[in-house]
Amino acid sequence: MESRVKSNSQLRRADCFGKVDGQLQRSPSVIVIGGGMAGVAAARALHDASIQVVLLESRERLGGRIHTDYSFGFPVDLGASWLHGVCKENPLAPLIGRLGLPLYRTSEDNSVLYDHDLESYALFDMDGIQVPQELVKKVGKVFEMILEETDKVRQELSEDISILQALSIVFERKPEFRLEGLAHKVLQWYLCRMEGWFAADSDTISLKCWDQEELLPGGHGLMVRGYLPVIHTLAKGLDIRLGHRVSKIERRYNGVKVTVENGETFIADAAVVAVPLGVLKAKSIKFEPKLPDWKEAAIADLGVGIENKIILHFENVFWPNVEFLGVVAETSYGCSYFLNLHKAAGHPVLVYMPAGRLAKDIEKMSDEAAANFAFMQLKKILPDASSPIQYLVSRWGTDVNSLGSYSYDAVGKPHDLYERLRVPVDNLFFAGEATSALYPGSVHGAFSTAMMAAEDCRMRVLERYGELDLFQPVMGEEALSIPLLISRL
Ligand SMILES: Cc1cc2nc3c(=O)[nH]c(=O)nc-3n(C[C@H](O)[C@H](O)[C@H](O)COP(=O)(O)OP(=O)(O)OC[C@H]3O[C@@H](n4cnc5c(N)ncnc54)[C@H](O)[C@@H]3O)c2cc1C
Repeated sequence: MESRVKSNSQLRRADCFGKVDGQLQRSPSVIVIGGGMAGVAAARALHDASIQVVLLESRERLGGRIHTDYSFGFPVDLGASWLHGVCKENPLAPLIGRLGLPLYRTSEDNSVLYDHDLESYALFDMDGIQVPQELVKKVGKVFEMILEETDKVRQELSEDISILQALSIVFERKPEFRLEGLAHKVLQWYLCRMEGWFAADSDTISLKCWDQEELLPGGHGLMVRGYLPVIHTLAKGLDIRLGHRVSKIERRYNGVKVTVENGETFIADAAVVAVPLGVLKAKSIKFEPKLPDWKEAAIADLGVGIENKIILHFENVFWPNVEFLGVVAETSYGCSYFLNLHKAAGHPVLVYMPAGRLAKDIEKMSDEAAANFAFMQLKKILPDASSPIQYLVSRWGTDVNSLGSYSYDAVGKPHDLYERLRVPVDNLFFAGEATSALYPGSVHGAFSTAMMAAEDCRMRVLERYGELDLFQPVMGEEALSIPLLISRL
């Protein structure tokens, strides 16, 4: 990475910029807090608009919930790995296109919940017998009809209820949708996939709001070479301070003062807060004066779920040549699925992806026990499976730098919480996946909020300097026509 990264030891206390102890310097300045997609993209945009920017990141690495690991000798993503919406409307498409990063499309449009491309996955019962594709297809259609019925329930009710409660109402009204035996288990697997999408269990997801996000067309493309190159490109040449955990943000009419855990302080005209919702919920950053009640309520009320990845690296490929291997069970908690990286990227790797309570429970285990748990799931469906030679385990729920995987609409809470999280407070601007009303829980959502925060912030600080006319808009248009590289159409 070529970004200008400084270590703690290179810095003096109060290595400030913008204004030091009330003394004005000439150029407008912004502190960006958090070095995930939102923070890095906001810092890039502000830097390109000739604003002095310093980015403070608590970890010793950039990327946040983008975490590409290279220890197997090839890239694997422990956090985000799909571009959701492989289309030119995706705000990340120009950058990914320009970098020539290949994508492998695992599924087509509208494939989040039920109509997966059946050619590309295989479901198995616990006894290792493959579920006939006809049955998977049939149950998929039933699941689709059930979801349509839950929509009717939603329209009848004034109060919000959970997806799980809505399902029980549908089953009472339409007993023909209650499935038995293997078909019931397949239905639970569809529910498990839905819960994975939200990183939460169906008894906590809002019936009113669950489908309010905008799904871009073009299906879902795996970043074959990992997501990190995108972060590194955006970070090039920025003033980034790794290992700088922010503990306090003070705002005054004429600027902000940000304090890092070791006592070091930074002062600027404004700040972009791009830390995860889980970190804001934990109140590990003190705001002075405190954030307004409406902002605190939004932080408290928006849901944050957990999804993890247990990445198993094998000597050889011994599994079927499909994109997903699924395990069906009596409950969605007991179901699971593996992404086959061999099909997408040519590596002998399976990625186990637990979500919700299951992910939380697995986080209580050691890495070894978690990897073993995932392998045991695999053994149930492929009894001759050989042991992995290496593994990686993510812990997004308990990692103090994330405290959750991504946001979702919790029961009884309005969808406008994302927007309330985004709205600036004086000279504090907010960015990150949880501030995206359109694309919550996604990398492109985090990126698009960064563009908004950077532009709002730029306007604000330049207003103070009376220099608005001198600067160009933050976003350039020229790269928009570059096509995405897709290896499976
Ligand atoms: C397992 C998993 C799978 C996912 N899969 C996909 C996918 O396939 N496609 C997709 O689009 N999205 C996916 N997501 C969601 C996506 O990763 C996130 O929405 C996105 O990366 C969030 O970016 P962000 O900048 O908002 O937050 P983050 O990436 O979390 O960045 C916030 C940064 O703030 C830093 N920070 C925290 N506290 C402090 C502090 N006190 N001081 C300074 N810095 C601090 C953190 O270290 C972090 O670097 C997935 C997420 C997970 C966990």
